[in-house]
Amino acid sequence: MFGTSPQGDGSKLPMQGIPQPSREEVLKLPRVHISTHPVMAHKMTLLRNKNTPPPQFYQLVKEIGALLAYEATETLSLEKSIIETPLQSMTGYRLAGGIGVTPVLRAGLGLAEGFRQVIPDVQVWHLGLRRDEETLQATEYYNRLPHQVDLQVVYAVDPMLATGGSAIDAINILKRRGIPRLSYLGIIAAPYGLMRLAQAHPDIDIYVAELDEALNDNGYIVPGLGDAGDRQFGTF
Ligand SMILES: O=P(O)(O)OC[C@H]1O[C@H](OP(=O)(O)OP(=O)(O)O)[C@H](O)[C@@H]1O
Ligand SMILES: O=c1cc[nH]c(=O)[nH]1
Ligand SMILES: [Mg+2]
Repeated sequence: MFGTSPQGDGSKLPMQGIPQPSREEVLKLPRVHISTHPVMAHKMTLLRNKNTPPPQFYQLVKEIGALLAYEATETLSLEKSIIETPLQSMTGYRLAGGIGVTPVLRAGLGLAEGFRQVIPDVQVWHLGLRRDEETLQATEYYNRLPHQVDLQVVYAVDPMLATGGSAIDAINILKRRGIPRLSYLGIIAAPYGLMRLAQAHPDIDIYVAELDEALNDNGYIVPGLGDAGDRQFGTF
C-alpha cells in the first residue's frame, strides 16, 4: 500500500491525500532500530530548534552521526589480532574487513564526518541525489562509487528519510556495486518513508535517531527540523 511514490501532477500538493502509516505500524518492522539513548534525545532537541544556527547545527549533525555510528556498528564482525602491550603479548580484536560510508549529498556530509570520528579508516563513497520539491522524485547528479569492492559493509547516510525515494535509490545504486551488506543510517524518519524503505529493501538494517509523526502535504517531515542540507550549509 505504501510502496508507490508520490507523483506531483501540478494540480495539488504532492503528499495531499496519500495515506501514511502510523508510528505504531512501522515500529513493528523487524530491522528498524530507533535510538533510545538520552544523549541522543538531548542533542536532537538542540538540532530541531529553529534558532540553532548553521555552525552549531553542522556540529550537532556530526555528533549525532558519531552516536549513530556507534549504535549501528554493534554487530560488525571481528577478527583476532595478536599484539604486544608494554608488558606482554595478548590476543585482541580488530574489525574484520573494510567499511564504507556513502554520504548522500549534500545533507549526508555532516553525518559521514561524524561516522569517521568513530571509525577513521572508512572508505567514503560520495553519491549526489537531489529531490525535486514539486514531484518529490529524486535524481542522481553525482556518483563517485568505486568499481572495486572489498568491504564487509557500506552505510548509506542521509539525515532525512521523508518519502524514502532518495534512500531507496541510494540502496539500489549501492546494491548494483555488489556490496555484501548494506545499512541505512539517518537522523529523522517519517513513518511513510521508513515503511517504503523497509518494504523495498527488507534485507538492510535501518538506524535512525528519531521517528516523527508524518509528512506534511509538501513532503516535509513534521515536526522535523526543516531542510537538513540548507541548515547545515546556510543556504536558505
Ligand atoms: O525521502 P525523500 O523524500 O527522498 O527526501 C529526503 C531527501 O531530501 C533531502 O535532500 P535534498 O534533495 O533536499 O538535497 P540536499 O541534501 O542537497 O539538501 C534529504 O537529505 C534526503 O536526501
Ligand atoms: O523534512 C525534510 C524532508 C526532506 N528533506 C529535508 O531536508 N527535510
Ligand atoms: Mg535539502
